[in-house]
Amino acid sequence: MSATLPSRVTSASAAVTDFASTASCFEIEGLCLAYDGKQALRNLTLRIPRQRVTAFIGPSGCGKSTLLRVLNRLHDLNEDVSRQGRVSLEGQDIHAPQVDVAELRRRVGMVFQTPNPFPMSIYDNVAFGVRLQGIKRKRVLDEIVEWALDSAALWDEVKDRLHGSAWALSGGQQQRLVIARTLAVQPDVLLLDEPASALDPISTLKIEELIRSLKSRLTLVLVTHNMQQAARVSDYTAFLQDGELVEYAATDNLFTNPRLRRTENYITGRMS
Ligand SMILES: Nc1ncnc2c1ncn2[C@@H]1O[C@H](COP(=O)(O)OP(=O)(O)OP(=O)(O)O)[C@@H](O)[C@H]1O
Repeated sequence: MSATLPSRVTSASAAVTDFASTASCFEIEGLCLAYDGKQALRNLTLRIPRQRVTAFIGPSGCGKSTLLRVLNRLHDLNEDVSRQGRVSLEGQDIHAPQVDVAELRRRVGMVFQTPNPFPMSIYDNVAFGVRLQGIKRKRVLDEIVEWALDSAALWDEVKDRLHGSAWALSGGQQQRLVIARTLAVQPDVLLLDEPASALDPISTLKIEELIRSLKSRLTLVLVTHNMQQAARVSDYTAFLQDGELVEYAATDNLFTNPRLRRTENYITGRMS
């Protein structure tokens, strides 16, 4: 695997990137995916830079969530899905037979649109995955729980109610708890599928601040319908349409100087 992205990368679908020299986290080559024979992703080739925020934008049904789900093999259990092409994480093919899928999903955590805390205490939610890894000592768990809640900008709000129900938290707090639960098992990548779309504006801002703060230690990939959000938080943006990668560029460039008319039409609202 090359350690740096070339200054321009073209894909079969004419996508162009203008990355500076940046190490890759994921490399996706010739990725096609179909649900029951119906094509959802068409020959996608792109790299996702390490320790940056990459946003996927595009009209409803263009394949954003499908692409995100490929990255931690969430389609594995769907027998209707057929896939071709290669996806590598830090140079390793994630679909290779020797890959431990549970370990892949620890390394590549995922947060969904609707917060989904488990029906247990705040503490037990965050400790859940850590306990599954065999860590049982209370002192160690206490440290990890505090670290993860602090990393998710939630510690100060919950430190006096750690053993209260997670379901008693607000929607925005629940989403940050889910992020803390994901961070507790020390992932390398956080996949975020419209993480703020069910939240109020203040909770949304907190999630956006959190995304920006996490990129110093993680690679983040964000699916969003909200172009302002993509512009606020992401370093790179990929625009998809009908399962194709239309344009992929540094976010500032894509929004201020799109290369293609299709991209311009979408970001200026001439196409929904
Ligand atoms: N589990 C599934 N079974 C069959 N078809 C699916 C499934 N999930 C997605 N699709 C189809 O694949 C295409 C891409 O869907 P996907 O959810 O990835 O798009 P999206 O860009 O994330 O859309 P949205 O912005 O509305 O969430 C759509 O045509 C969708 O109907």
